[in-house]
Amino acid sequence: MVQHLLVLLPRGDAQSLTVDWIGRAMLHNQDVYPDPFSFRPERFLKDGHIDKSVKDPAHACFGFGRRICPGRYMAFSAVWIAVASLIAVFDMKKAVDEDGRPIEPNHEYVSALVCIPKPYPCSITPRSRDAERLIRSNANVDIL
Ligand code: HEM
Repeated sequence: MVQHLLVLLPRGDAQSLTVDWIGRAMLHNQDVYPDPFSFRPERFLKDGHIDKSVKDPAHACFGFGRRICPGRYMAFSAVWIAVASLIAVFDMKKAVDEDGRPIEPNHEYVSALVCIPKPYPCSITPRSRDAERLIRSNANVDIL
């Protein structure tokens, strides 16, 4: 189906936009990813390991064929390094209300060129004094 659409389309921006749209539709196919609009990273896990029976989103998120994103390896590495660095030094938890009960994130998104979560309360603190020293030595930020 996708291949047939691509053959019919002229090359250029229109095709590139359509390819992005097809990729988005594929990544929200509820037969492949049930409840596709919910943030459920555990959908990719089974018994604590990657579940290989769940299709890897990389099959569609970078486009296809000769116009496939040439920055995909850099993108993967950059996201990996960013997430690993944050997890290494910060403890990230749900915020708590005045009674100490965890506040569930609302899982609402701003729909724009890139889909990002709407602001929600959370607790992000350095994991240790050493982690705090490392963070302060690398960034000019105030940690409350
Ligand atoms: C998570 C990050 C990224 C995503 C999801 C992404 C996704 C995409 C998609 C869907 C396309 C269209 C492919 C097509 O038309 O079939 C594309 C094209 C492109 N991307 Fe990325 N990309 C990302 C990061 C990057 C980075 C880091 C670079 C460069 C350092 C980059 C450079 C390009 C270029 C130059 C094209 C045009 C390729 C062409 O038309 O021949 N992208 N990207």
